[in-house]
Order: sequence, then structure tokens, then C-alpha cells
Amino acid sequence: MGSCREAVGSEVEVLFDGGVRSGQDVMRALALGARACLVGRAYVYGLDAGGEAGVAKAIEILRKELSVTMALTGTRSVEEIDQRVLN
Ligand SMILES: Cc1cc2nc3c(=O)[nH]c(=O)nc-3n(C[C@H](O)[C@H](O)[C@H](O)COP(=O)(O)O)c2cc1C
Repeated sequence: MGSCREAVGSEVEVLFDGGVRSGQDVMRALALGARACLVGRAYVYGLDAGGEAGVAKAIEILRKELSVTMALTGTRSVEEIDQRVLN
């Protein structure tokens, strides 16, 4: 699988948008070369379930899932994430 970073070159900022539902999804997007992810419905689900606190909870869940996924793949920082974690 080629990365989007390889496809567009280093001069273009890549943001991943659409379908991000878990920290694992964030990991995949970053591994493919995105600098960051955008989240739409995931935070709206939190808003519906618990208002402002629900949004904070939804973001915290994504953050924790990413942290656990990084630990399980031996990745010490977000900057270290690359295509090796997809193998
Ligand atoms: C409540 C809400 C409002 C949105 N408003 C806009 C908008 O005004 N313009 C736009 O281009 N996309 C809008 N989007 C789309 C999001 O930016 C994003 O592209 C889309 O939600 C796909 O990501 P998701 O799978 O995380 O929901 C909106 C999404 C949501 C959930």
C-alpha cells in the first residue's frame, strides 16, 4: 500500500477526513502520511449522548485508543508513526 505522503510529496499538507471512528483509525491515517485527522460524526454521537461532557468523552476515548494502539505497536511518539505499524 503506498502512502498519501508519497503520492502528493512533502509540500502538501495532508488531513484525513471521513470515517474516523476510533484511535486505531487515527493510527492508520497517520501511518499513511496524514498530519492530522478531522472528526465529524464521532463527536456528534458524544454530543447526542452527553452534551458537552459527551463530546469531551468521545475525544478522550479516541485519544486513549490511539495511546493504547501506539503502546501495542511499540510507537513512542506520534511523529514515529509510519507504514510499519500497518504490517
Ligand atoms: C454536524 C456536522 C456538520 C457538518 N458541516 C459541514 C459543513 O458545513 N461543510 C462541510 O463541507 N462539511 C461538513 N460536515 C462534514 C464533515 O466535515 C466531515 O467531512 C464528515 O462529517 C465526514 O467525517 P465523519 O465520517 O467523521 O463524519 C459536517 C459534519 C457534521 C457531523
